[in-house]
Amino acid sequence: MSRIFALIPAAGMGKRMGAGSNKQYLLLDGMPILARTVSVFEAAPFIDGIYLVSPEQEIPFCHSEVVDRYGFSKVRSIVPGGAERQHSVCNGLDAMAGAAADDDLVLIHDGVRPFVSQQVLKTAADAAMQYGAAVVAVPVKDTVKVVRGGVIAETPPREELWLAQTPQAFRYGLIRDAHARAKAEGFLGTDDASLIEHQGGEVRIVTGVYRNIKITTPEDLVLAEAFLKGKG
Ligand SMILES: Nc1ccn([C@@H]2O[C@H](COP(=O)(O)OP(=O)(O)OP(=O)(O)O)[C@@H](O)[C@H]2O)c(=O)n1
Ligand SMILES: C[C@](O)(CO)[C@H](O)COP(=O)(O)O
Repeated sequence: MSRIFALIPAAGMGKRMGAGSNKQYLLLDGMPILARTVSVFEAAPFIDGIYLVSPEQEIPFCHSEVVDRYGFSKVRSIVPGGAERQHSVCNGLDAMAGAAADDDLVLIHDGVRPFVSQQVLKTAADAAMQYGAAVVAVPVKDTVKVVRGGVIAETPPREELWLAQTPQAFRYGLIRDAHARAKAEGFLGTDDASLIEHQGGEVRIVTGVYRNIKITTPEDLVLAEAFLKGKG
């Protein structure tokens, strides 16, 4: 029976948020964004363990203000991050090596997507169990233009365009090897699925929800507060 782990990269600097402190610790209705995200995985009965990735100097803070403060018993380790998201995820996968078998699943999820639901976690895990690699995504709502030199070069057919979110779920051995190969070849992607695509592998899309936003810029905080009020 495969076990299911969560790997949550939270080692970014939040430059686009411009908050002067790391955005993963900004409070949403009194609770840090990262703690909200971890709480969804902690509550999922099928998640066996959680690995967090944090800037090295913030690991003690992450321990006290997230893991201990909210009593997250499934967190197994807080791993130091790297310069890019891909490096942070790679460090997390390396740290799991002693615990995860090749056939186990890992759900990789941005620490700053706190509105992911139990249903979405389950859908992603089920798809990865069946196909080996699955990404949660939503269809684009707008018309997308490819622009070169300030001029529209192309208008791709909208029905082919999806916005990749997280979780992105994989067999542990598959994504570990894809990260190792990307590192060896100097390939840098903005998500984990692109590393499988880069080596010619197939990744399934599962339909997510628009509400699963990545908190990136100040407008996203307004949206996040509105989601929380709506819930209340
Ligand atoms: N070196 C990095 C960069 C990003 N992340 C994490 O990857 C997720 C998605 O990244 P993003 O929203 O781009 O966060 P930042 O890199 O912090 O944002 P920015 O690019 O604005 O600095 C976040 O949970 C972030 O903490 C990470 O673990 N390590
Ligand atoms: C993984 C991701 O959240 C999928 O949308 C995204 O690619 C992260 O990108 P960023 O460059 O770290 O914002």
